[in-house]
Amino acid sequence: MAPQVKKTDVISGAGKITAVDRAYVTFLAGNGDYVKGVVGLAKGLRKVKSAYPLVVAILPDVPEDHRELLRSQGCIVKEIEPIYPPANQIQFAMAYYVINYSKLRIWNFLEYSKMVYLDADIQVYENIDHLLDAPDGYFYAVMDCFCEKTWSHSRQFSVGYCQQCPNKVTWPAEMGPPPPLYFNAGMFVYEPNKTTYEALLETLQITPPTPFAEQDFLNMFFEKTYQPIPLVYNLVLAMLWRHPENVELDKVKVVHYCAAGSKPWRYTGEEANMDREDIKMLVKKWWDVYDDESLDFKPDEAFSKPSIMASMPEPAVSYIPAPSAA
Ligand SMILES: O=c1ccn([C@@H]2O[C@H](COP(=O)(O)OP(=O)(O)O)[C@@H](O)[C@H]2O)c(=O)[nH]1
Ligand SMILES: OC[C@H]1O[C@H](O[C@@H]2[C@@H](O)[C@H](O)[C@@H](O)[C@H](O)[C@@H]2O)[C@H](O)[C@@H](O)[C@H]1O
Ligand SMILES: [Mn+2]
Repeated sequence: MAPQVKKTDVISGAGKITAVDRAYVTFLAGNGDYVKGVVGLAKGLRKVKSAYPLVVAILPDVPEDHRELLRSQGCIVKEIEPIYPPANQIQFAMAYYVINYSKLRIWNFLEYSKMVYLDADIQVYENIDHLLDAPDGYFYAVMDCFCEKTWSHSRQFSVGYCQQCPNKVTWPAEMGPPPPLYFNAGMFVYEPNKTTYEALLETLQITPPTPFAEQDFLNMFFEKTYQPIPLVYNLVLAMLWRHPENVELDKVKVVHYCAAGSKPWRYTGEEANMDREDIKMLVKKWWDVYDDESLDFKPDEAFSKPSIMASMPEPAVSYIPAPSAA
């Protein structure tokens, strides 16, 4: 019997042991144009020389040609089964949000110890691999903003309160304690785990759906372990006009094209705020990566050492000799 090979460890650029069981992960549903977002993300992560692969959790309705396109860009394509919330009459903030509950399947990617989830409408412009070195046991994500009309259903919106400027309109005492810190679920650092996965699915089935679908659900589920991380890791575009005082655009590492009309592959510039110079610059920045053929995946490079490994000693591979067949 061949000797069993232990999972190889690599020495990260920081000289630390970096398990290879880490990756970025995104989610793709349907046969529409979000696939362009995933291709852009794959190329963006290559441009910033990330040491980790991009896994794409796809629903069964993603067509084979899109799957092939993603494989040709070096993505690891994993089909997942949809997850539906309990029967409901809820009015989701966007009707299609109902498909986003399927994101929860990524907690069952047990071949990975730690992952960074990124929406397909996100682009990474600076290396964020260090987020995978964050201490285990927490859910890391960036705080959201409650000021867009997508929040018009909420108590926050009704009183003009936003966690991004808690002193501007203080939370009315008669409404009890202010809501707990709330994250945008377009980007987060998490640990796949069977027990957590099963608890998520069990809890979901007894939790009435709410307008922001899985984002609300994840905020409720991880309330006690949520650790806010700086906005540079997930610039929700509305922050540019809602809380410009909180944004230093030249320091932003990750841009989330979630504002209405800001998806680069659908951009017309006609929706509210879409004619802003900073929006036009960010949309062009996205297209510059997407159109850059030098960033296309080259299979022969797949077996060369990624940049941070090039200058490192051979990975320590220890063999566990199999018991003698004799
Ligand atoms: O038709 C769709 C809608 C959504 N998504 C995925 O679900 C994520 C969340 O949806 P979206 O980003 O549109 O929500 P937003 O952040 O804009 O509220 C997307 O980024 C995609 O990864 C998808 O693949 N196909
Ligand atoms: O299914 C619910 C979605 O809710 C979130 O999007 C919203 C939220 O951020 C609002 O605060 C904004 O006002 C809005 O523009 C934005 O689209 C996540 O980005 C997305 O991944 C997904 O979880
Ligand atoms: Mn998004």
